[in-house]
Amino acid sequence: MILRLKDQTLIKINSTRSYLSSLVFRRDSHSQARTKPDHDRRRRGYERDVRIEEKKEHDGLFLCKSKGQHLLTNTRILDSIVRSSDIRPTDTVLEIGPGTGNLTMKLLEAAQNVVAVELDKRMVEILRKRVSDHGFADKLTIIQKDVLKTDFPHFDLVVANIPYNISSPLVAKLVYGSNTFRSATLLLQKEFSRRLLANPGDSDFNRLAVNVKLVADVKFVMDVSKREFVPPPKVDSSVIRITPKEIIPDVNVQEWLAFTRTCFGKKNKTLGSMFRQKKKVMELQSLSAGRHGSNVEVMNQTGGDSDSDVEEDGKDDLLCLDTDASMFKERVIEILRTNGFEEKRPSKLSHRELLHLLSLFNQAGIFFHDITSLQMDLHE
Ligand SMILES: C[S@@+](CC[C@H](N)C(=O)[O-])C[C@H]1O[C@@H](n2cnc3c(N)ncnc32)[C@H](O)[C@@H]1O
Repeated sequence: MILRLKDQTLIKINSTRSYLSSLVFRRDSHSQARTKPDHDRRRRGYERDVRIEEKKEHDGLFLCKSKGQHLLTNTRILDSIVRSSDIRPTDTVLEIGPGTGNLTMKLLEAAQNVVAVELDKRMVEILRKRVSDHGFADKLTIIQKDVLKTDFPHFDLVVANIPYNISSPLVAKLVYGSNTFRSATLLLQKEFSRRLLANPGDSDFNRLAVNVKLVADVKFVMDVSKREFVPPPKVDSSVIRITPKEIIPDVNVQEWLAFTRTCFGKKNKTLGSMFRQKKKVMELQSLSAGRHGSNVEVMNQTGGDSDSDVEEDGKDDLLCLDTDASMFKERVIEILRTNGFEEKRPSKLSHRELLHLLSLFNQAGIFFHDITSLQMDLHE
């Protein structure tokens, strides 16, 4: 099982100029200003200042919660993010969701080029003007599209304060996508970051972490308080750094993702109880039968030995004979039992153990991925 080689990573640092953007905050796209009772003095002062700025500069710009428009305005934190990203002067940086350009301006100073993908036309207009006013227009390419529906051009690094509502599909697109890059430094919801950072045995080790960490290393960079954003979101944030692994296991990605969806489907259940669920058994039986005729080895009735029971013409394959769901279930459980997995919890297993279990199932003709589905999710 192995190998795909990826680029080496290295270092750079750059000092950046401070730029504090003033912005309008509206709770949604209607003209209602934020009115939620709030006794936090600091926050009230913040919002008042923002409203004053609104009249001066950006009248009519509403920040939409549904688009995750929480803008990071603290220059010190923006500088730290850029420093921790290790941008080289020759790099092309991909920024997702540049908004009004607070981070973009700093990236433009540090990198050779920035490619920014932004959905909101109003943001694009503000960004374009700001960048051109500072003489950086020729270094920036703006793609005005939904990032999840965009094919990326070449880039070396990702640095972004992303909309949190697309964190999971976006991380999937980056780590399982076709672009090769050195690292992605992302500002994410704190809870989501913690789940990405979890390791086998940790209470919050989960499907998201197991899938991402199959192909990438994840490192904590820093926490960022919700107070640093305009408007402040309800949750705190963290910056993490995702570095694609140079060597990754040679496993069918869709099969792996479907397998982990089954294993991590219910928190804290043992594999034995996960695979005893009637619905799961029926589903697996049907998926595995769908592979009948493909070049798979099948197991004998007592399980495990993939070499022994395939007749030479392939017709007596047990996937065909074993139409009874309870017999199929016994075969699945037998694999778990004879290999010591039945009483184990998936959240305690290493990648090596999970990959081994998947290969035991596949060798036995038991498959998880619906080959008619194009879905690629990491943690639902
Ligand atoms: C959290 S804000 C970050 C803004 C800016 N980078 C900052 O730090 O101040 C997220 C930005 O992503 C944009 N956005 C939301 N959904 C998007 C999508 N699907 N594709 C591209 N951009 C999106 C929003 O319009 C918003 O400008």
